[in-house]
Amino acid sequence: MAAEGVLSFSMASLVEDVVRQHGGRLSDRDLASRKEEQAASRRYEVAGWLRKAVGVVGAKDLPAEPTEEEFRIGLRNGIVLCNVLNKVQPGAVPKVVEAPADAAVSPDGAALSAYQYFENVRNFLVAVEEMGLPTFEASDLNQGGKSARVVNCILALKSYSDWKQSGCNGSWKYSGNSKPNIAGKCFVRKNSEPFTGSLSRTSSINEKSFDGLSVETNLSGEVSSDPSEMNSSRPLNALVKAVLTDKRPDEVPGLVESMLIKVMEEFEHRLTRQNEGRSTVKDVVPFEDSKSPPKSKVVAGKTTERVKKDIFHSDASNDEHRIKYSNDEHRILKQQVSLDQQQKHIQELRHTLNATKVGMQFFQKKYFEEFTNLGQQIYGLAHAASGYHKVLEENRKLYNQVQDLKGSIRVYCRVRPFMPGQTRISTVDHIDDGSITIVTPLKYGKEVRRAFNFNKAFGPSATQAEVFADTQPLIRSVLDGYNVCIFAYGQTGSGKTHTMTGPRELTEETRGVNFRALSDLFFLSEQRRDSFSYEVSVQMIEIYNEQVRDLLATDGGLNKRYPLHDLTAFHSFFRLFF
Ligand SMILES: Nc1ncnc2c1ncn2[C@@H]1O[C@H](COP(=O)(O)OP(=O)(O)OP(=O)(O)O)[C@@H](O)[C@H]1O
Repeated sequence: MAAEGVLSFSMASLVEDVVRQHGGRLSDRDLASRKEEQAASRRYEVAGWLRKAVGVVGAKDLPAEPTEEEFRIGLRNGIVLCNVLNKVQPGAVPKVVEAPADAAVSPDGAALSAYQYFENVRNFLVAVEEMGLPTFEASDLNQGGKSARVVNCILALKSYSDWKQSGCNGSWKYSGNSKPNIAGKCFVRKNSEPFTGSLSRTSSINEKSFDGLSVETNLSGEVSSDPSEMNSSRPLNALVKAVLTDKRPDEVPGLVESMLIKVMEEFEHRLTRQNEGRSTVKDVVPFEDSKSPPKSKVVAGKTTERVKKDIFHSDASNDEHRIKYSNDEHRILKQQVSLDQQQKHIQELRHTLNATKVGMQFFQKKYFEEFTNLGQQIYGLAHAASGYHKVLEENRKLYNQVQDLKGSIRVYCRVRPFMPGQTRISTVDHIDDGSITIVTPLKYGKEVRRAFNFNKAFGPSATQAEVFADTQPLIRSVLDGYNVCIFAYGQTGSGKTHTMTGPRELTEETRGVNFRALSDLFFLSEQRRDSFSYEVSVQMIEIYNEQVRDLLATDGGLNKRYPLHDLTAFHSFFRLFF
């Protein structure tokens, strides 16, 4: 859009107008041919010197007597110029861009070559300017450019070289037909300058150096030197006319092309600056809009490519400019990569967080359900436990009622076997389950049989376990809170001790009632330990010949005697256990 505004005037009509105005001057052809001869002579001198300086191979594209076109083509890549300058002033151009094989013969015009080799030419011109030599415009090496200024510059360089080779005698002063040097003018264009300013300054250089193209000079009153007027298309129009006013028709196309090249250069320059501004804004956007990193990346990528392209092609760029953009680009890419990684990590963390939340909700729900179930089960268990205690109590009552029904006092009879050496004459006639029949000795020649009933009668072959089986239910009654007394009664040697305790050599099978009863007592109390707590104590005494002795006394009171009136309930041959 900017280009359309700047180039809104009709270049064709302008050229025609200028040609028409200056038609009258075309008659002075002799003067023109003389000028051309002089220019050719100077050009040949320059070509010869350059060929000698860089060698025939180095200057292969520069004939010894070149035409103006050949001269321009031979030098437009700046390689010969830089190499010659480096020979005269070593290190003046640190880096010379070498030409690709096909670049020097590019047939499509100078504009493309100017871009390709602009760096060489620019560096050459900067160095020459720093040396105080007359310079020329880069566009002078393009088609339609002013080769005369190039010739002038190189002749000045030649003069300088000669002065150095002569040992630097005296102060060097170039006295060719050059115009005064443009000292004080900085060739490198400042990027901040507006287009019209740039064009104005360029014209000023032309005016002071060569052909009077200045807009600062009052040319027939059509061109204003007022900078403010240069901003409109009308003064621009006038400027173009002024530039072309005193030019020969055959020079006009070249000049117009040269001007167009400048316009294009400025246009490129402005585009570069605009893109630079855009890239700065777009590069900032991704950091602010964290929700759309992929889109920002593409935008940044495009911008980067464009900046690259602009930097490469911009005629106003220099090394500093390029390094700055390169660094910026590198920094932006690094930040973009870092941002992408952070975005990715944030997405992963969000995903993990959501998954964890869902998991937590699931576990909370599960926990609540299980907690409710557990509560219900505990309630059921508590209810069952309460029922169990009721049932247990009921069972206890029923159990002991059964024991009562069996008889609160039970009497058992046990007949011991014969001892070794005893006469085997028994008075026991018959033993039934609950009775025993005794045959008394003959009295008056007549046998007497008498039967006795018991809860149970045990014969000589009855084992200890069989005898204890009928007593065992009473042990449980003890733990249910009932008082129980088991004792053995009989004459000496009838087997009381054997029944209640067991023989001298005790085994599992021969243990008597009291061992078995105590064993059951501890077993049942252990079974009920969760519901009841029991205390068990044992006392063992002997009553013999009206004497009561504590059989478990350990303090020497083995023969401790108890008052007899406390033991009236016991007979001397009873063994008391509970
Ligand atoms: N059922 C039995 N089987 C085998 N041997 C027995 C049996 N009963 C008793 N005896 C034996 O008979 C003997 C006398 O028994 P025991 O000492 O138990 O009688 P006791 O009634 O305790 O006598 P005391 O009143 O004099 O103490 C012992 O040698 C004992 O081993």
